[in-house]
Amino acid sequence: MVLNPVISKLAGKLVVLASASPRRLEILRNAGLRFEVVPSWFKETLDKRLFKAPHEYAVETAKQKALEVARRMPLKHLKTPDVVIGADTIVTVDGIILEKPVDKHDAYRMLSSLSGKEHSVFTGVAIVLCHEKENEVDYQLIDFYEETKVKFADLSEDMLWEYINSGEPMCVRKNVNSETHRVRAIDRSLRDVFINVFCKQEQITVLWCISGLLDMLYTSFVVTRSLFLSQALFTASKLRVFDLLHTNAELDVEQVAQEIKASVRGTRCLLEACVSLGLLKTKEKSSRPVYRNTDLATRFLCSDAHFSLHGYIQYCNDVVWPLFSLLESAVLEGSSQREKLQESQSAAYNSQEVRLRFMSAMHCTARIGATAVAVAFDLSSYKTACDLGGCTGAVANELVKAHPELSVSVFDLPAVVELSEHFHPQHADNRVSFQAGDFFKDELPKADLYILVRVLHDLTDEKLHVLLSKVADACTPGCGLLLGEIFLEENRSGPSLGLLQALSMSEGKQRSATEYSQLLKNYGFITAHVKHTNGLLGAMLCIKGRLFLHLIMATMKSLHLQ
Ligand SMILES: C[S@@+](CC[C@H](N)C(=O)[O-])C[C@H]1O[C@@H](n2cnc3c(N)ncnc32)[C@H](O)[C@@H]1O
Repeated sequence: MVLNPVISKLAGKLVVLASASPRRLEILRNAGLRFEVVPSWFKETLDKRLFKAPHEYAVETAKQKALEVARRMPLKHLKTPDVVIGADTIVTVDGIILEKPVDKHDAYRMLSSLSGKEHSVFTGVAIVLCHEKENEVDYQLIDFYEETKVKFADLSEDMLWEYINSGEPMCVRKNVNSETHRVRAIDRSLRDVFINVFCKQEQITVLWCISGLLDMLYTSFVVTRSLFLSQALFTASKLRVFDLLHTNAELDVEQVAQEIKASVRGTRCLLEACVSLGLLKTKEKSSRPVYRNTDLATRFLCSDAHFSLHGYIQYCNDVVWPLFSLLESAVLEGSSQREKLQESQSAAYNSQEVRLRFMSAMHCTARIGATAVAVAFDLSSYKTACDLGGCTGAVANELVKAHPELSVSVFDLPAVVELSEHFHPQHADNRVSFQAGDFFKDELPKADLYILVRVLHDLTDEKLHVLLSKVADACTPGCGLLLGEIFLEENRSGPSLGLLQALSMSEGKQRSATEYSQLLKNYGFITAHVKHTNGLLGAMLCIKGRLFLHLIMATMKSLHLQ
């Protein structure tokens, strides 16, 4: 067996196959490998036109599938795999990738085009090695592909239709079923809905996988319940139920009610709802039920947990939820409702506590979304970077981890920098520093790479102009600009996270990658590379140039680096 020499090295390691394909499963089993199967949720939506050769598309899809599972498992399955294997197979004829047939006629058109001809079947394989240290996971990627040339005999009409009527060519149907099954599995475990709402962009995946009216009705039912779920979660989190049960495991209803200063009846309802959501566990003690946190609550809901979402949940409860309750007025008036809320709560809006809560929300979500931006491109030609509006330094921390030569200065308002030490990790080196200032008024720190993550979408056109003019002035030709934003699809049909977020935005607007590219071009930045990630944020690397020749050379150099 080819794998014999390495099988013993894999003993005790968690090897995961990111595919539900029975054939891949069989191949690995026959090779003597012990593994778990966790099918990837990555949607095969990469733009095929962006790949020079078809196998590059298959390899990239395999990579994204494996990475999606590697990133999801620590959050959802509460365990980090050692090795994740992803694969993707495509069929090409004359260099063109064949899509899955949409119906029988499409299947007939495709299969008859293969009749009597040679075509290629490419399988891209990606192996992700996960290394966990200090609660963070590093990913190392190995990939390759195989090409199999297949020559079809002349296929008779009867043979073609027999095959088509067997349903096998329409593997889309199989996918729909498995997706539907997944949506139902999500409902069975509302814990998963929690993960979907708060941990990643997978809420959108839930919406993506709607197929047909039945699933739509079903999903709206799940989504409606997730509204109730989020309110239960907000309340339990605000009343610090999870912190209380972290320090005092196994309290009964009366004890919890007394500690959180709430009614016994209301507390009982809340605790029982949390048990049903998989956030608390209960057991009988002296014939009374007592409560304790589940692993999920300990990991994500206690305020001092490394992956705590406490700050983000509080922010959603106190700021985002009230904004959404004014949504009807926002739509009727066409303006942000933020000012109205600020008027009624002006004291609270200016308090340090509120600022800290906002920073904590940014910090939690940056930890989830920033890695994809930090690792999107080779930045080895840059030595100094300035993260404009870098808040707690969460993005900067990810950048220095991914790029050992880079030092990052975080530039943010004085009130934010003052509070940033609440979030500083204990760094061995000092490659992340903080500088207070106003990016609309003050001189920007010198750097050869400027970073703008989740900043531009929230600015009016006038403010955008001021900020981008200043960045352009600070950049010498060859300087880079790294952008991290949700990129809308070109026809603005998604992702829904971006479009829903726009409903509560104060001044700016969400854009597609092309729109960002056009905008930055007006300030002398040429887009060198765009990465549509499967996480919260897309990434774009632009190069500043003045002379035409320099622009071309910088762009080519950067393209070559990818
Ligand atoms: C939405 S947050 C994004 C934070 C961070 N880039 C991230 O993605 O986690 C916007 C940041 O821009 C900062 N900011 C807003 N106006 C600013 C200004 N005039 N000068 C400097 N920073 C500013 C805010 O304080 C906040 O930290």
